[in-house]
Amino acid sequence: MTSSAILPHPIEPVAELPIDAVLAEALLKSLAEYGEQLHGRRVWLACSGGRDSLALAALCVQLYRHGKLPFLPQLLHVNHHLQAASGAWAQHVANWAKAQNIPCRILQAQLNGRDEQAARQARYDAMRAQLNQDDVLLLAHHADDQAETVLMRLIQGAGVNGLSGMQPWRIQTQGTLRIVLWRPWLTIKRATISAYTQRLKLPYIDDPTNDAGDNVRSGLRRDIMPILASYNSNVIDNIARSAQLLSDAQLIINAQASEDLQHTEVASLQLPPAQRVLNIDKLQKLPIYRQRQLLHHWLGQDEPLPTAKQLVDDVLSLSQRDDNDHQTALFWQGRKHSYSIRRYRQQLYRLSSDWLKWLELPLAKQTQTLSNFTESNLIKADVQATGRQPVAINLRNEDKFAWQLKVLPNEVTQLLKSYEYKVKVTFAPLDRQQRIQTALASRPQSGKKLYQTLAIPSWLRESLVVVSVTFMNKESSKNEPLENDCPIELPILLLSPFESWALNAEQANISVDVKQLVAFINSHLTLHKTC
Ligand SMILES: Nc1ncnc2c1ncn2[C@@H]1O[C@H](COP(=O)(O)OP(=O)(O)OP(=O)(O)O)[C@@H](O)[C@H]1O
Repeated sequence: MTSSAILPHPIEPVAELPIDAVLAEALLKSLAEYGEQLHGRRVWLACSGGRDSLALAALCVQLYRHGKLPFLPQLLHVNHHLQAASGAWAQHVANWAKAQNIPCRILQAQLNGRDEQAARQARYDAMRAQLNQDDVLLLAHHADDQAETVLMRLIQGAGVNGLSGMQPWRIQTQGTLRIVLWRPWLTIKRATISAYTQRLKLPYIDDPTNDAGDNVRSGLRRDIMPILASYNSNVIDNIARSAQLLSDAQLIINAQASEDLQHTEVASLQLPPAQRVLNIDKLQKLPIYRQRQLLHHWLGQDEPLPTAKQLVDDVLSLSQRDDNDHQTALFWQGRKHSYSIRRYRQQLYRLSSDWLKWLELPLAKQTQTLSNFTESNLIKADVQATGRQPVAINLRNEDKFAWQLKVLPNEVTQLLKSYEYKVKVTFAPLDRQQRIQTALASRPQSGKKLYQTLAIPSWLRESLVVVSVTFMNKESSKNEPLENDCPIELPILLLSPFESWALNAEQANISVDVKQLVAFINSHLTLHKTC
C-alpha cells in the first residue's frame, strides 16, 4: 500500500474551521471534572494519525486557538515499524502537526512480537520513556471502543472490574513513573467523530488492519456489533452506560475490600510486596462473598493486573482446609513478581519468589564488640565523621533485602555507659541441635519442638539467629571473659526477620542485667528492601 492511498485529503490548517459542539462539550466537561488534577501538569496527546486521535488533536488546536482550552498538548506518535507505510504515516502526522503549529514528537517502538498486544505494549513503553512524573496522556478512545472492550471482556468471563471498561481518568504506575491516562471521549460515538473528520476534511490515516476482522476486537466490531444494533439501536451508548454503572460498583467493592483488609492483615508480618499475611480466623468471620473479594484484593495488591478467579478459589479452599497440611504452595506469576501462596496454621502468606530465595541464603556467624561502634571509636577510625549517622551490623544483607542491626554511635555510647564491662555480641544461625529456652517454654527445646512452640513456618527456619553476649573485662588487653559464672556467649535473644524471643538468661547465674541490651537490640533491628 502506498501512503497516498490512505491519505484522502490534503493537509489544511484547522484552527478557523467550525468546531463540533458535541465533541467540544465532552472534552470541556471532562476538563472541568479533572481540572484540579490537571493543574500544573504537562499534557501530551497520543496520536496514531487515525481518525479518532487526529480528530481529538484537531479539536484541541481549535479550542486552544479560541482560548477555550488552557493548554495545547504536544503530540506523540509512535512508529511501530509494523507495515511498509509506517514511516510514511509518522511523516504525515509530523507534517500535519507542523501545519497546525502544534508540537509533535515521533517515537520509535521496539516491538517484542508482531501482534496487537505487542504493538500496544511497545507503544506505551515508548511513550512512557518520553513522559515525566505525573504527566497526562490524552487518548482518543470513544464509546464504540468502550463497548468493544466490555464485550471482549465479557466473553473472557471478566468480573465487575473488567466489565467497567476503560476509565476516563486512570493513574498508571510502573516502576517509579506515575502518569495519567485521560480519555475524555468515552461517551462519544464513533459516528460523531467520523462526521466531524468529514466536515473538516481531516487527512487521517485509515489503517486497513483495524477492520480486518482477524483479531477479536475487529471481529466484534465488524460482525457482532451490527447484529446487536439490529436488536437495539442504542447498543453502544447502553454498553458504555453499563460500564459506567459497574465502575461505580467497583469503587464500592474496593472500599469494602480495603476496609476488610485492614482488619484481616497481620500488621507485624508485612513486608510488601515480598510478604503479605492474612489472619484466617478473621477472614472466616466475613460472609463468603466478602472473603472472595478480600482475597482477590489481597492477592492482586502490588500488581497492575488482578489474579484469575481460579487462584482466588484455590486460595479460599486453602484457607478452609482443616487438616495439618502446611506443604501446599500455590503459584502465581504476576506482571511484576512471581508469588507463592502458602498457609501456616491460621495464617495465609503471599510470598514473592525473590523473598523466598533470600530466606534460603546462608547466615554467617559474626562477633562484634559494641564499643567499636561508639562515637569516639568510629571517629578515631575515621569511619564516620559524626556520631549521628547510623552504622549497620548486617545479619543478612544480600541481593534484594537487608536485615540489619542499625545503631547510632551516640546511642551505643549512651548504652555502654551503664556497663562496667566490654560487651561482645555474637550473631549465629540457630543450629537445629541447639537447645534454647524461650519464655514460651518451661524447658530448653531444639529442632522441630522449638519451631512448633514458636510457630515458625518452614520457609523461615533457615533465617533464625541466636544472639549471644559475652561480657569482658575492660582492662584486659587479651579480651578475657569475666571471671564469674557467666558462660562465654550467653544466648539472650532468638531472632527471625519479623519477630524476636527473649531467651531465659536468668537461669545463667549472672550479675549483669541483660534486659537493657535485649531492649536495645530489639528496637534497632530493621528489615527492608534494598532495590
Ligand atoms: N501509533 C500510535 N502513536 C500514538 N498513539 C497511538 C498510536 N496508536 C494508537 N494510539 C493511541 O491509542 C488510542 C487507541 O488506539 P487504537 O488502536 O484504538 O487507535 P487507532 O484506531 O489505531 O487510531 P485512532 O484511535 O486514532 O483512530 C488512539 O486513539 C491513540 O490515542
